[in-house]
Amino acid sequence: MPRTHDDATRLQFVSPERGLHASGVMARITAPAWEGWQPDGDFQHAIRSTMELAQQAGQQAPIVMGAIPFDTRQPSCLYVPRHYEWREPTPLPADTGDNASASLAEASDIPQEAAFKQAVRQAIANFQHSDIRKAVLSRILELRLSNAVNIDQLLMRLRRQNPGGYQFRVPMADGATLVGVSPELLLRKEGTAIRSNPLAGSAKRQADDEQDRAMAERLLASAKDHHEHRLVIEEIRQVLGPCCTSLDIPESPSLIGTSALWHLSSNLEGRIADPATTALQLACRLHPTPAVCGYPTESARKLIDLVEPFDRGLFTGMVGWCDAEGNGEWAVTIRCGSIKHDTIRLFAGAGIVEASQPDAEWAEIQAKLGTMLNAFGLDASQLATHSWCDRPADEVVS
Ligand SMILES: C=C(O[C@H]1C=CC=C(C(=O)O)[C@@H]1O)C(=O)O
Repeated sequence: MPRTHDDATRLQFVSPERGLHASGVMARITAPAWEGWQPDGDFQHAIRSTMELAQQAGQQAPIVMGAIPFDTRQPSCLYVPRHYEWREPTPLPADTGDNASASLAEASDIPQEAAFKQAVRQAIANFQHSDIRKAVLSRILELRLSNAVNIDQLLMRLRRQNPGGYQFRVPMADGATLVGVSPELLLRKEGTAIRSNPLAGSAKRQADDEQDRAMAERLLASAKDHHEHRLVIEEIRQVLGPCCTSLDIPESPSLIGTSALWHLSSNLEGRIADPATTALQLACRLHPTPAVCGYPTESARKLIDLVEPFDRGLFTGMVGWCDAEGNGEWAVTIRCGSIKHDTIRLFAGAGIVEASQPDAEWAEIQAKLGTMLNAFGLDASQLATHSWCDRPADEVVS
């Protein structure tokens, strides 16, 4: 791949097995991924025709990579890059601590702590009057730094925090860059083999080894977290089951750890019945899973619209790549942020079920924000924030 210094057209998606590094834009695809699993729908038509154009222009094996928003009625942020290459994972260089500390000028929460907790209570109250069993509520932390961000260094520090995760970098339509390291695989397809690794149910890592082990054991024994996790798995079973000749789902979840959190994790593997179905079609069929939206999906989505005072945009959408053969890998767009000049928007959410405690859910999203904050050399407890906008959340969704 030719070297380029044009950060605005650099894309990256690095999984534990291999890294896809791209630069230059041959084509952009903004068609919304609404009903993106339909082979004859507008979205798949846009993907196919752009790939064909790239082939006619001389690319032998074009790929599509980028991000799709949480709300698939919004424009996609996908690219057919001009150049790309696959790289084997390289050992991480030692952390010299260079430029690890960002200098913070301003921080704002959307919503603030009290409003978030009120939204959690409101969601739980909604559960009594509706069919909703789970809703994922989230928060944006907006930071202004007094020094510029080096995205390459940031990505390196993110990888250090979760070498088993999916690291990504995608240029956004507004000139910002989406950067993060997701621990959650929505869907991978290679030939007819598929894999999905949904996560739901979380606990903060502890500095002390014994306390950390106790925390992990508590998570593995938590009925509330198992319920939260089961809602995700059952939905995925319903969606993928009919598309597969085989689908192996573990009877119970296991633990997966990042440097900031423990999660309940299920590794699903299967064989797809129709080999022509692409990774992107399957990912669109799954999205949004109850790990980022809720259960049932449509009612949870309405509740989120009501109580979340911001537009998620690309957060909790999907990020990854797909080739012309239909192979591909899509991660859930979490543990991430958007970076534009000195302004950074970080995102974190938590699954709310009837047994959720507002204080614990706030602590959980603080811990989730820790992944990005640590990469900037910032500490959540040091941030004095103020609210930009709070909206009352007192209606009932049915
Ligand atoms: C929505 C997020 O996490 C999801 C993924 C893993 C565990 C989750 C949880 O325990 O609530 C969330 O469903 C986030 O990190 O912003």
